[in-house]
Amino acid sequence: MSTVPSPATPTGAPSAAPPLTPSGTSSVTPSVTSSGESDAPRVRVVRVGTVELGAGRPKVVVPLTAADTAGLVEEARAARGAHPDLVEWRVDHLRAGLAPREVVAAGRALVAALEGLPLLVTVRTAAEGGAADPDDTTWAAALEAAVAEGLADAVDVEGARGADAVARVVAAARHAGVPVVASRHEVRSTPPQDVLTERLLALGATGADVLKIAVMPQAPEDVLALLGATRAASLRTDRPLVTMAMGPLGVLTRLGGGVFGSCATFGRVGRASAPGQVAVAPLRAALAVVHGADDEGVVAGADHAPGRAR
Ligand SMILES: O=C1C[C@@](O)(C(=O)O)C[C@@H](O)[C@@H]1O
Repeated sequence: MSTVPSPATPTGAPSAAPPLTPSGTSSVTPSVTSSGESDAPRVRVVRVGTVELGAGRPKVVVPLTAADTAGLVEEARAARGAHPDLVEWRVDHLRAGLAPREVVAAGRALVAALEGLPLLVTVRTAAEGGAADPDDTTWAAALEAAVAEGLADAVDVEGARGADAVARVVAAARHAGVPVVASRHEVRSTPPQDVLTERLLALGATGADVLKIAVMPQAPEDVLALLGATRAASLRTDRPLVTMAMGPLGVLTRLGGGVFGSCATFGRVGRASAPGQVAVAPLRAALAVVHGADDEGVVAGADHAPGRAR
């Protein structure tokens, strides 16, 4: 792989990132002004399995929400057929519960069925829109088990969990060399842009490699706040960001969030894991319109679209 791309490097170009450091991160210049000058910190690219977050066009993540092992294996097969970049396992949907033994048993079968597709492991709690309501110890133990067992290529850590539980999972991930995605979900509303920007950046205090925030917009202005916060945060951190507004109003953030600095977008194969997720095929088509097709290396309007190169 080459070293730091020039500001003119198109978002759609594959393999635009420099070599990764042993910790799995590297830097690319994420953003250019219309005059061609960089105006943002260099993004620390994060490797999740074979995928680089923070380099090239936004990556497509397909969530799996089956309640048992057979269903997960079935969903994994369907997901593979849609060729996403990553798969997310929403462990909170597991009917057998979050005991490490159950998580590891289902996770092993899932990983085998994924045949190398990188896996983000998430236990989304009820307070953040998830299907389970574990205490912090149970939540952390489930994630620790998945990481220690080598099932996760990345792990989602909710920044709002207790500090001890968060630290436990982050330490386990560090020990295993697995990147951490710190997340926060505003499931009922959307805070003002400045508040959102600070909340997104505050997730960095967990030590996470990637910072993620989702909001529930009630008006078009909320969608603008989410996109504005994404851009503002991208100018202040070197961490790759993942942001989205949920529900019908937020769909355009899933299609065009990359322009503002979001490095991944969740698309569904079958069941959605959150409101507003678009099916993978039209999502890919939209990303190709916004960022250029994977193999084209062309970015529409690259010369007047700051943030496009993230
Ligand atoms: O954090 C997220 C984002 C998400 O909530 C969405 O809105 O697409 C979907 C969840 O599965 C994932 O964990």
